[in-house]
Amino acid sequence: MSIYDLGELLTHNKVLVNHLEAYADKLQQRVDLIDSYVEIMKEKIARAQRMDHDPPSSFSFMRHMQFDWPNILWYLEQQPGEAQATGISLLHSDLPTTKDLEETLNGLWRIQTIYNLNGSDMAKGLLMGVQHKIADYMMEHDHIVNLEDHSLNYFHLVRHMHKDWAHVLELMEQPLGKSQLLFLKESRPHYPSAWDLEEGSLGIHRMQKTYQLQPKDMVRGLLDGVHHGTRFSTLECFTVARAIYKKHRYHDAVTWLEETLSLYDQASEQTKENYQILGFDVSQANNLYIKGLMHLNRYKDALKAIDRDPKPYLRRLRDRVEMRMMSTIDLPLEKPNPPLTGLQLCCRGGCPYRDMHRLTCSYNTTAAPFLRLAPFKTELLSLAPYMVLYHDVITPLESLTLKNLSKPHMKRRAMTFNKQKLRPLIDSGRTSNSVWLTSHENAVMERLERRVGVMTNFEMENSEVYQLINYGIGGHYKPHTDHFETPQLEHRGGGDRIATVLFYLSDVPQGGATLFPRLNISVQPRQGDALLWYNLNDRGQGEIGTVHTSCPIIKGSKWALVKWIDELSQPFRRPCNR
Ligand SMILES: O=C(O)CCC(=O)C(=O)O
Ligand SMILES: [Fe+2]
Repeated sequence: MSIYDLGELLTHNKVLVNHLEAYADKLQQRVDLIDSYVEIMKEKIARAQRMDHDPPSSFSFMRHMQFDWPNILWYLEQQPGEAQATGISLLHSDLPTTKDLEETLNGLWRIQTIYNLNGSDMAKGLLMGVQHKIADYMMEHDHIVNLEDHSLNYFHLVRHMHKDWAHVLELMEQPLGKSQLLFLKESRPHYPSAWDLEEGSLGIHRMQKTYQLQPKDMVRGLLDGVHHGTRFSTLECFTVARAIYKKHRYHDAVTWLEETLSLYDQASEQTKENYQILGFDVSQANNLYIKGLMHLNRYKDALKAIDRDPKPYLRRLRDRVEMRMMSTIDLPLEKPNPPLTGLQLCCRGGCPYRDMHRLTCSYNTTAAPFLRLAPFKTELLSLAPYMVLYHDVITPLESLTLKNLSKPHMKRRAMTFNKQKLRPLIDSGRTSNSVWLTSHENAVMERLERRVGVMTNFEMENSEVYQLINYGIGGHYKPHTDHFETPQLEHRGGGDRIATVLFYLSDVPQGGATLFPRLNISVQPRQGDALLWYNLNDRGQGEIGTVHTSCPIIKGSKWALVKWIDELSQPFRRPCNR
């Protein structure tokens, strides 16, 4: 480029300014989007705080942190105006060089000496309009366009295009929000994982099946007759649908997909735009819906769904559907409608409870001297197997202390003993997270250990450690007994588990009962209560009547502390008749 041609410099400069304007526009768009996104988040947080652990909110957060954040992060990492910055740096090699600058400076110096001009007037002229801020620079542009063809103006432009543009470019190349991005990236590992999300989705499905709920009610926040006032969004519905589909439960997946598509249709344009940023394309839902319909032999419905979506890859599915239609009779598969299991009935509160469900209530004042001051409130639930419910045996503060101390150490998934592999393994039948605690862990545990000794009259010496458990969304524990079977016992020093004490560290407002289906006994967790039952009869044999389960949670988070008491330390406390 000729630095002696003012017109050429001006044209070049104009191109640069166009890039800068586009850059400023992109920044503004990004700011607007982030603003609207922050509003949505604030609303979500406020809603969740009002709702206190209702399942749609918990699930919504889990899904949001697992799925949306990577998209948001990706989006934030895209530097706005990256293309424009590249454009400027490409042009940059063509702009006036330091040598050009020196040359015009020498020219000016020659003019000054030849015409004997005043140095300070010239300096003023030279500095005119030299500003680094982008906004000022753009305002100045109009002025530059009208420059007259004289030496000061040549110099003005040469200096400006050589020096200032380099700074502007540097400014544009600075990664935006670097430290915030770093923070987001570092926090990622602590967000819910894909696995957590799948667990949550299947928990929602379990809740649906156990309590016989309809997705159309669930998405409105109506759960087993209780209105929770929160809703599922399109994205949340889709996440649940996809997890169910992966488990080949096509009937249920299709129902959730119908809800997904209907919610999407009702969403505003702004929401749909946000969904795009969050990586959701409604065709993904349509695609899965069509495939789900095909699994159910609902070919006509599949064709209708294909016709609604213009995406070419969905159109291509049409051939497959038509082929199948010709080779199979279009007889939609009926939804299998299995009768409710006893467990489903019981978890729903429809269990035919024994009339004498609560046998007696009493104050135990004698087991230890201090009980005269603070007797145990004891409710006898069953004589054989022996089972009692103690009320208010662990204080809210003790519960809170244990929960807070354990939270950082909770392991994903408590395990169960696998009979084939002969070792403890993760099991979809037990979805709680857990941590082992010893009685020496802290002052609360030491106190509890003494309390359990007094409550049960068992010897606590050498007895098993405690397990603190927490069930999440739809969390459950399948029916099981706590006593062991022979292969397990061979690995155990303390013998079988003679009794179990289950402390409830939190209330569970809906769902989550501990249920003994063979005894028709169901206990709703209430902070402060503890359930004690004997797993072995007085001949030391396992009592099959103690089969128990933890029903899926509907609302709340269930925290409990389990103590299994070993048999071999108890010969003087509970001699067995074997
Ligand atoms: O959480 C419950 O209600 C039961 C827990 C249980 O059965 C166990 O941990 O063995
Ligand atoms: Fe158990």
